[in-house]
Amino acid sequence: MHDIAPTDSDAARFLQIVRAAGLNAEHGRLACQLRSGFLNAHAEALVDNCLAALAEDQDFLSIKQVDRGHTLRQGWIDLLRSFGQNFDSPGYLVRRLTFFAACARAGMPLNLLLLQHSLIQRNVVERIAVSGVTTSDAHKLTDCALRIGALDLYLVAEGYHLPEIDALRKSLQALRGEVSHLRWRTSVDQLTGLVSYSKLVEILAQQIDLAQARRQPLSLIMADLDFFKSINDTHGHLVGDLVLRHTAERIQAAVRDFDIVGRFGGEEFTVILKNTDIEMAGIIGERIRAEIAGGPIHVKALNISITISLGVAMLRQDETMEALLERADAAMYQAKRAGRNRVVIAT
Ligand SMILES: Nc1nc2c(ncn2[C@@H]2O[C@H](COP(=O)(O)OP(=O)(O)OP(=O)(O)O)[C@@H](O)[C@H]2O)c(=O)[nH]1
Repeated sequence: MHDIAPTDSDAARFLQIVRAAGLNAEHGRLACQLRSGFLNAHAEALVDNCLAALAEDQDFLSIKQVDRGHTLRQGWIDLLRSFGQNFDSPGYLVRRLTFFAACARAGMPLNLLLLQHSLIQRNVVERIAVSGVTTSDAHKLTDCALRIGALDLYLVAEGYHLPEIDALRKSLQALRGEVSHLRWRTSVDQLTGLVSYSKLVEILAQQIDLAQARRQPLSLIMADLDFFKSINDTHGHLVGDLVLRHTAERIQAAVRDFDIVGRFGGEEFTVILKNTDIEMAGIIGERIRAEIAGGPIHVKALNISITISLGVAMLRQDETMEALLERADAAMYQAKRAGRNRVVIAT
């Protein structure tokens, strides 16, 4: 069952509906007369007549089987017995809305519910006419029955929308989950758990803007494993993957908490160093180099020694991201050419 808990704005909206139906305190008194004079005594018979009239309907038969008729019958009787009772309170509207939403969920066709609503109303109006009250009172009671009945019609329509709203809400939730999962997948490198290439570029662009706006230094390290191909060739691609994972861990261990480490692609890694000048960036680059070269990586039963070449560059005034990346990359290739396992500071 849908949990219909009214908020303050629901309560205000309900009151607006009551006003729109032209209902006032006088109708409260008339509704009381309707209940004590007609509905309380005849609610069961009215509902049973409706259920009998519906008995031939195939759709309704299937509902009756599920519902065994009891919940629906009793809910409907309660609805008639409380007709117009405190109609200006949110509780009144919520109870009726809950019942109509339950009818919708049980598969009760809307047209059948509306038809029965009209038949009950007709029956009530007929009973008022033969009740012996004065013509003026009969007119007032009829007017009241029709207005409060109109309120029910409004709530039927709303109640029949609730399951759709629920379904929409659920699919929206599922969609949000998928989006955040996708966002996570695209921002995290699945092999190493480091920041992915696309996210890295996004972060770097943001950090460059910030550094330029705040006039703070920003440095970048490009690091590429040396002769990584030979590890793949010698031990296979799976071992190569594990070496990449260990390398990522070692780089993470060598940098500060606020440095951003990403996998640029293949066996190439990037570190974004916020608020860091070139001297400090060089020191961190050297720490990474030493951490990787410090001892063999244990993969399966193997001890694999590996080194890394690094290029370090500090953002120049008004430099673009592409230019900064190019300078760091060029410095890294210079380290390769100079014999690998070293740090070169970009000029
Ligand atoms: N196992 C594994 N290998 C990868 C991955 N991405 C790229 N590679 C391999 O990394 C190797 C890179 O080789 P090269 O570009 O020749 O460079 P290198 O052997 O490291 O030599 P230098 O960079 O010149 O020191 C290639 O064999 C790629 O197939 C990956 O995700 N997993």
